[in-house]
Amino acid sequence: MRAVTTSILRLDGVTRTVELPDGAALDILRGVDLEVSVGDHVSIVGRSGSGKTTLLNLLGLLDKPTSGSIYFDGVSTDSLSSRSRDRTRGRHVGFIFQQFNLLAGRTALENVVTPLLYASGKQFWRREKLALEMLDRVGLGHRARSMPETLSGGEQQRVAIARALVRGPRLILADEPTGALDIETGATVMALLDDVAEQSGAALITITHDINVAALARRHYRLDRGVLSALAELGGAALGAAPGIASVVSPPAALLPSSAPKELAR
Ligand SMILES: Nc1ncnc2c1ncn2[C@@H]1O[C@H](COP(=O)(O)OP(=O)(O)OP(=O)(O)O)[C@@H](O)[C@H]1O
Repeated sequence: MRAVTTSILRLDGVTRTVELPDGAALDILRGVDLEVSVGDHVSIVGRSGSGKTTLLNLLGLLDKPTSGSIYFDGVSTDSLSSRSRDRTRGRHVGFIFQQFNLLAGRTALENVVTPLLYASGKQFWRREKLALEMLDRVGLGHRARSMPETLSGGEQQRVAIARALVRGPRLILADEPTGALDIETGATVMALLDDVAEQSGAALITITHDINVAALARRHYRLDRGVLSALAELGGAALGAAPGIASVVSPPAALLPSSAPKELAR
């Protein structure tokens, strides 16, 4: 029987090691511990090459750790078949990427419907209604019949958010979600994502090199050469003021989620 828990994802001592062509071992992730629960919003900041993509692939059950364990909804994924992992991912994990990855030549509505084509029962039969409701929630109900190429970058990312959330995932993984947007649009899109994820009771993990984006999360982590550590506060110094990581610039206070720590709004 499944344990009663609010924990959605837990990583215990996770490592990821690859063998290089010369036979040497490269430790990309080392002893990663992380737990995210219902309604959590966690940021992971790291410079280029720190292991962010490798970690994202593990969080999204796309890869398996070399050692350590990953629990999803309190259940170990270590011995799941690749089919079960695919099913868990398809049903419970939503992805949002920098480049939106919308299907060209399909309307916004058709894009949001796509994940529901793999659903069953009510979710499948009511797919168009559910997709329209989701587009409404991101403020784009009136653009349901629009093609992605006729939408602005911010609107395209809102369609991608609707698509990621339409099946009601337990976990949302956002990989540089504002990387292709200007600062103001990025902040608006992040605030929306945070809001919609929280209303859905999903956990949100935002992986980014941008402190402004990370500032919208409620808990913060830094990934440095494969080691993940919790940050007591978010700032350039805490991040080692790495190249490509801006020193602290807080997002506009109006865009912070109501539950964001006050000091981030300064
Ligand atoms: N299969 C692999 N074989 C060899 N080296 C690898 C492999 N996968 C990742 N690496 C190396 O591990 C390190 C971390 O890679 P990863 O792609 O996770 O970094 P990242 O933080 O996502 O970087 P970026 O922000 O530049 O995309 C890099 O130095 C990369 O070259």
